[in-house]
Amino acid sequence: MNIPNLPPFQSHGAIQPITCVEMHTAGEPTRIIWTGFPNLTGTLLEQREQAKAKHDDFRRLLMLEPRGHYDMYGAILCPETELVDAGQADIGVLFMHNDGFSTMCGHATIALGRFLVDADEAVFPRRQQLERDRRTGTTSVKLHAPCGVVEITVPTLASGQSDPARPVSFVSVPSFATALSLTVELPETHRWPELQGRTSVTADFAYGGAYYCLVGAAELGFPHGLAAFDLPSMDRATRLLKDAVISNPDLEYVYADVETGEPGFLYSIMITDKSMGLVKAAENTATCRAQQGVASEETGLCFFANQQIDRSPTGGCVAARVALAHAKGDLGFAEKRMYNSLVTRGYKGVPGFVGSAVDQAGKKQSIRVKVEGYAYYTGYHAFVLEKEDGIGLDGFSLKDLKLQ
Ligand SMILES: O=C(O)[C@H]1NCC[C@@H]1O
Repeated sequence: MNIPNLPPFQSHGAIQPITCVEMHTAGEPTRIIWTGFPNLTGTLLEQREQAKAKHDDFRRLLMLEPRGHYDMYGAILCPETELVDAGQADIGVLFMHNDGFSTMCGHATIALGRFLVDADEAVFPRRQQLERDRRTGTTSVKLHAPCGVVEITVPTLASGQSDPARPVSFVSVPSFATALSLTVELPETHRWPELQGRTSVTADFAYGGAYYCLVGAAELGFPHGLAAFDLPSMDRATRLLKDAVISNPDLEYVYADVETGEPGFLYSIMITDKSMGLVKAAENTATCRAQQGVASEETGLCFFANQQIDRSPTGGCVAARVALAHAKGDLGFAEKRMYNSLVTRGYKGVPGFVGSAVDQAGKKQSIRVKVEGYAYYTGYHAFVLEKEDGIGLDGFSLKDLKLQ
């Protein structure tokens, strides 16, 4: 892929132009940093620590306003990591959002699959070594994410470029449920009006590269489900529920760090709704074509990081939801389920993600999950910072501004 000539302006301030390729996956943006992010060194997790400790201003500049927005998402390429050196991965990546750096991101993985197949060696040094299967017309990319290696399969044209007409798929890191139908007690300070006096909710917890709490819309107090979504009220309910979970030491086990067993990080609350059903085949939309071979459907609304809303069906959470359904005996191996977001239900030309259990993954009754979805390019950016700009090397969220 050739990035077009940069526009004729210069960065007179603290940064060189930062060039980015912009994509969306089911409506969720991925801002892929092409050049201009400070150099990171060491293992992938060391690079993530450096990014957090020394360059968080770059994350804020690229994710928040005025160059981004509250719900922006980004990916930083890390060409050298310990697993790339060991031949176990082709390239590394760090994911970033409105609140920091995450461990896994399915929608960005789908976008990166296409981007990495299309990129040149200057940005992806091992690009020429990717394995191409001429029979299936696909190219494989092993992506080293903070949660582990994710195997991506990218449909490829005879020219070698990615094929936007067929879905990208990835196989998750081992995914598993940590609690089924758990009663979460809500202290008085953590209740919301739609509960109508209830003092607890029942939720499931599962891991798909990051930890998710899964709770039905009706269980949260929204009996008409996601068809009647109410973002401010659902934001309040999920914020309070997340806080009730993470402030209860008895619940630390449901999101314990996968490596150390120490208290980990609960990334998101996913509101689920199983009542909406598949799109009718007679519509012949992209969504119903993607549904072929799919037996069931769920819709979800994901609040993650600092109450950021995912426009996509949340690929990492699809892995967690398939592992959960498998643990409940509700989804067998190779059975396909369609996972929709509000956007994929709203735009029937934008299919949801299809999830299926691939095989057993060893420890903790975990399984590997295949997630399929479509991503598209939306454009390029070259960001600059003028030295006169009072916001400087930073970014802001209007709703988090504090006035003195
Ligand atoms: O698809 C995913 O897994 C991601 N989308 C935004 C939040 C999650 O990281």
